[in-house]
Amino acid sequence: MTLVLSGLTKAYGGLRVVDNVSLSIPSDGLVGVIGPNGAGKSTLFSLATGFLAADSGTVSFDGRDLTAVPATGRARAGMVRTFQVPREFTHLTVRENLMAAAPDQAGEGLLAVFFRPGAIAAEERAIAARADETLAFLRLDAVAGTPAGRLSGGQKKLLELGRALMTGARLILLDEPFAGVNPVLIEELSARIRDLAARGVGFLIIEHDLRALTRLVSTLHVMDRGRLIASGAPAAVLAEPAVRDAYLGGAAA
Ligand SMILES: Nc1ncnc2c1ncn2[C@@H]1O[C@H](COP(=O)(O)OP(=O)(O)OP(=O)(O)O)[C@@H](O)[C@H]1O
Repeated sequence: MTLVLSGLTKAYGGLRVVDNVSLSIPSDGLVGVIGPNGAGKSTLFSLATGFLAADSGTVSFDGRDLTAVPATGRARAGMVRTFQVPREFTHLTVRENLMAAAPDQAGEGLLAVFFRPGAIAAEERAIAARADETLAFLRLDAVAGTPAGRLSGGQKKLLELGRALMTGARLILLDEPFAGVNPVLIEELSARIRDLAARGVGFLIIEHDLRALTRLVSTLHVMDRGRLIASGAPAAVLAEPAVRDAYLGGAAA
């Protein structure tokens, strides 16, 4: 899994909210993106995953140029994002939410319902089995039958990760996974992310909780006013004067 973003730029009304950003995912697959509010982090994720079209720049994944490929195609290629506000189906149970996240199925075409009922049943069993594995892996089994809307903030973040895993994604872009999550669940979520990274799933993570993020990632990128102003090992990056200035400027603004 390799994501390479090259020269990505997006402007609104002449203001470049993402300005010539280039980065790639190293082989251990644990990368953080930080920056003051409004720095352009979420917009960068949308450009990478195809939710927004870039004005210029390229996105390649596993050596394939995806710049012109829409979000659904990029997800099919193995790259998905989560959002700051979880987008689960609140009335469906946790298990149903996981099953609904599985990618396009043979059974979705109407003709298949008539002509290939056996194939559909087999596929549904396979998806159910994957949902159960995912529930166990994320330690969500106890709430499998609970409507997702009734989960705690932290459990919703785990479910978001689960829904991303159900797509078969090999690179997951997490937008503020620790926001509103209690410290115990932050540890739980971090441990699951580490487990997945060890199995080859890559993560690009936007997070304001610097303490939790720097314990998790090996590489940190800092954005300020659309630009990448620092990249490297977390401790070294956080010690850079430009990074300190950006945060102080952001706090004062
Ligand atoms: N559709 C839009 N039209 C105009 N401006 C936009 C639009 N979307 C985002 N922006 C602006 O782009 C800038 C970057 O926003 P973005 O949400 O990417 O920042 P962020 O770093 O993710 O911020 P936060 O940490 O607060 O989530 C902000 O100034 C925002 O107001």
